[in-house]
Amino acid sequence: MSRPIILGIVGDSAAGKTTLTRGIAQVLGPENVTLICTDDYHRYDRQQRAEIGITAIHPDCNYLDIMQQHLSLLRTGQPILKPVYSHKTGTFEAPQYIKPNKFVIIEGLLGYSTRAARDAYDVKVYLAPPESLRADWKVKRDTQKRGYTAEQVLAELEKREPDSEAFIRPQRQWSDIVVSFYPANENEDGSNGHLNVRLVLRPSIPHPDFTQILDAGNGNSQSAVRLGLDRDMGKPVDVLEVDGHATLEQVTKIEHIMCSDMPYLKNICDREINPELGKIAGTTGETLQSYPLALTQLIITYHMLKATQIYQ
Ligand SMILES: Nc1ncnc2c1ncn2[C@@H]1O[C@H](COP(=O)(O)OP(=O)(O)O)[C@@H](O)[C@H]1O
Ligand SMILES: O=C(COP(=O)(O)O)[C@H](O)[C@H](O)COP(=O)(O)O
Repeated sequence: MSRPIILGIVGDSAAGKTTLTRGIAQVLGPENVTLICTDDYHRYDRQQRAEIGITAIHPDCNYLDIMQQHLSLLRTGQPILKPVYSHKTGTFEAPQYIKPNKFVIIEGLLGYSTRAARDAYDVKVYLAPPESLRADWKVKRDTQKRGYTAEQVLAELEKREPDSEAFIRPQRQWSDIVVSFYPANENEDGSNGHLNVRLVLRPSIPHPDFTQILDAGNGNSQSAVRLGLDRDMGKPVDVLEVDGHATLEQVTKIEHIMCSDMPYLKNICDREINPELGKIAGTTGETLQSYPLALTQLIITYHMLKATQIYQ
């Protein structure tokens, strides 16, 4: 059976969805990827939300039924007429006719909130940075790119907190991979490219065999690359942690575990061919490079390519 492979990237506002998605899309080849942001399924524009007093992250503020219908259509390779919400103006624009490419990446706030929507994905990722880091990212981005003041962003975050708790964070349980970038020490503000990453790998999809990391003598609590067992929302999981100061040699070792298992990934592992991996658009126009981000993007790409072996 040939059909598009669907990746979900879900998380709260400014959790890093766009940043994570960019590198994956680049590696899969922009011509092979259809990118969809579920913000387009907002029911109300910016002014209406303010008048009604509803937050953008409340399910009632989104046409989740239509989002779900569109996901099912895309999964079977059919086109959709997608609404368009502009973050620049806070209003809706003319809808877009979209035919799915080989890979479809759906990023947004409430992508896993209904059972039928969840069933549409091949790989489900949930982004969960510490809330203080997310607030920092959101203030920087929304003041620089979306025309808000810092006070407005902080007030909005406070207003949204009950909805984040009720509707966004529970979606973590449905993901195959939980991605959390975090500063090595609490005083760091996350504006540099040296954040660590903690990847929760649920047994809901078969992950590469990272136990070789342990065999190679890495993986202990002192190492910049650590593999362990834990529980997440009560369920047993593997946890892979990569520090921002991990060396190229350590990172390459993990890449090889994946690349030896997947011929197509061999090209991707070549950094010179894929400079987009691990790139972060800093909020003041600079570009940063992060090994933990590059590895996270590579693991997700690995799963997308595995899925093509089954369905394409
Ligand atoms: N892994 C990361 N490391 C450092 N900064 C990041 C990372 N991910 C996101 N950011 C910062 O946070 C901001 C918000 O991220 P973005 O990807 O736009 O979030 P979302 O799409 O979830 O709203 C970005 O402008 C970027 O500066
Ligand atoms: O929470 C988000 C999602 O965006 P993201 O996940 O990219 O942060 C936005 O605030 C709403 O979509 C409304 O948009 P706006 O605030 O521009 O009206």
